[in-house]
Amino acid sequence: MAEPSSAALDALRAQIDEVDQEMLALLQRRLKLVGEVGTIKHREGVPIYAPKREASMLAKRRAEAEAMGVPPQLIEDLLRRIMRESYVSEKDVGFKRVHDTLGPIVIVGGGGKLGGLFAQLFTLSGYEVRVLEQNDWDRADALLADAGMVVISVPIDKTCEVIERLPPLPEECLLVDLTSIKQAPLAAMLKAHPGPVLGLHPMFGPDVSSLAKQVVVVCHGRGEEHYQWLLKQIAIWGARLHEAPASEHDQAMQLVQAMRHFTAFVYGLHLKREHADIEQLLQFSSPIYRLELAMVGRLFAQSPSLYADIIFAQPDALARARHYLDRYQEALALLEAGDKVGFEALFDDVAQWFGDFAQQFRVESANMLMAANDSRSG
Ligand SMILES: O=C(O)C(=O)C[C@]1(C(=O)O)C=C[C@@H](O)C=C1
Repeated sequence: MAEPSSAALDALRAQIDEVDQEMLALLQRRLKLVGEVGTIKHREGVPIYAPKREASMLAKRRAEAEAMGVPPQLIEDLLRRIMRESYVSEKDVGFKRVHDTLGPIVIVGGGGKLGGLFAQLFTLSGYEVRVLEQNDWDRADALLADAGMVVISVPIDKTCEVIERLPPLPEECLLVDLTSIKQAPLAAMLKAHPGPVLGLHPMFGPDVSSLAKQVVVVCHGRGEEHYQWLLKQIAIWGARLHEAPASEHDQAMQLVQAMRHFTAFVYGLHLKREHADIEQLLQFSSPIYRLELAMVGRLFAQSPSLYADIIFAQPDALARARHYLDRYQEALALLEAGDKVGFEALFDDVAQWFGDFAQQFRVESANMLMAANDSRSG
């Protein structure tokens, strides 16, 4: 059905078109300036993400917007979206190479998605990158002979095996892994190589458009002075580094990864067994349920072995999953008993425990829901 229109509406819409075109021209001008910033950052080795500059710029624009009667959140939303574009354009210019004399970087598993992303970032930073894949082991000695750094980026259950399989590396060579558990790979690397060793866990998937604002967990191994350059390089790519002991990291991952993915898996399984009609759920879904479906559904668009690997890699996650079942049963018992008062008391107890975070998450999720709604059409 055609949308209603009138001469008065058409006249105003024509003016709106003009304003939007002016905005386009301004965006074009801004993107060009950002391109120039990218060139300077590339030359001088300045990180693509500048949080202090962003915060002061956003504060000024918000104040100016308020004075002009424009909602401050509007300009903040627009600028944040525009800056996402800046990160990509600055990334494509390339990055300063921090370590001038490093030998070739060999990425074991560099043909995979995450390994490929790191291969791209190192290449954009001017390093020579070689990939060692499953079928290349007969050439491993030649590929690794003059390596300045070896990066292990293979499935979790293969990581230790691959580390043990490495031929002796040059003494000064830095050995790094990108696995999402840290204790076992770090121990295996320290055992296999007497030189510098570092454990990293990029807390993002390979589909990110840039590393701006992404977190990389750093678990120190050996010879910190030999890998400071790498930490600086990653910061130039825009990521935030979070240092933690491997044990603390693995403990946190039981909830952040293993339990998160496991509960999403069970919910997906439940939908299937209940013969849920996804089309129909989408028609009826509230914004938050849409987000829930997206969160669960995206799991099943990816490889089963990736998730099995993450969930099964941590034996302690089993205990967590059992505890979860206990809590489900505890809450279910209240439901079965029709004990609304008991339910509310328990709810309150958890709310107290969340404290100020509950409000913070409410605000954060409201923004996400608005963004999710904006991206809908039809
Ligand atoms: O000012 C910079 O350093 C930029 O790179 C430009 C810009 C922007 O688009 O305004 C982009 C990224 C930074 O985090 C801050 C600001």
